Amino acid sequence: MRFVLPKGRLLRGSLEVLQRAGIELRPPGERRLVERVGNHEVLLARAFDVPVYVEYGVDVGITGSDVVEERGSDVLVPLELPFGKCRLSLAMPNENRVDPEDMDGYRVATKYPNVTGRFFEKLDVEVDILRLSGSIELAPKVGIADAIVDIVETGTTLRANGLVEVARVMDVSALLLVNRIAQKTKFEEINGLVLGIKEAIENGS
Ligand SMILES: Nc1ncnc2c1ncn2[C@@H]1O[C@H](COP(=O)(O)OP(=O)(O)OP(=O)(O)O)[C@@H](O)[C@H]1O
Ligand SMILES: O=P(O)(O)OC[C@H]1O[C@H](OP(=O)(O)OP(=O)(O)O)[C@H](O)[C@@H]1O
Repeated sequence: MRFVLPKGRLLRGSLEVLQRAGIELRPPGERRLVERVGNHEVLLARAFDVPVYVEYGVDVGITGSDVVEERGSDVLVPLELPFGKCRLSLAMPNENRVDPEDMDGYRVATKYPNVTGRFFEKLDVEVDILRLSGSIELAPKVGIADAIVDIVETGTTLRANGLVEVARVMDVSALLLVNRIAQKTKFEEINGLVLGIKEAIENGS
């Protein structure tokens, strides 16, 4: 099987969960992005690109549910994995805090324009979405946005930048992704993998 794993903070949890299910993978070293391990091949990609690789042919991938929601990829998601837990939240400076329903005309900075757009559409609130790639908390601090939608784990980054959480947009967890065609052509291998991971999670092994 070919696996595409996220190369950042989700890599260690991804390797661990696969190992607990009996699949011993070794990430490529020395700047290489592909490694063959026995019958398997491991590819390393950015978390945001993992769903694209799986949709276009890599058998199995792991990334965050935030990424899958944002990219809207056509992949199967047979399992939620027990790591990468955090949330996507709407936050703003404490002194200008308002309810999301009262944010008409506000500018919201985010790395998640699609998820953010859907969140405000449901509330029937029109906001201007400013797409950034990282350090999102900077935008309200320097006055180029009124609020942000970003990942919150411990809340340290929000607090350090004078922001408060106003609403939870979604809970986030790592997910196992499977290519639709591989699910049919490699049915036994994929099912074995999904069952193996499920058992490992349930047994806490
Ligand atoms: N505290 C956290 N901050 C950010 N992402 C987290 C956190 N905890 C879990 N995650 C998950 O990890 C994913 C991001 O991983 P990582 O930080 O490696 O990617 P990234 O910031 O998109 O990387 P880069 O832009 O450097 O490639 C998120 O999409 C989310 O699913
Ligand atoms: O609630 P906390 O525990 O503080 O974690 C959340 C922060 O961590 C992530 O940033 P990261 O370090 O990945 O940098 P980035 O903002 O440039 O993506 C995320 O984007 C938040 O900024």
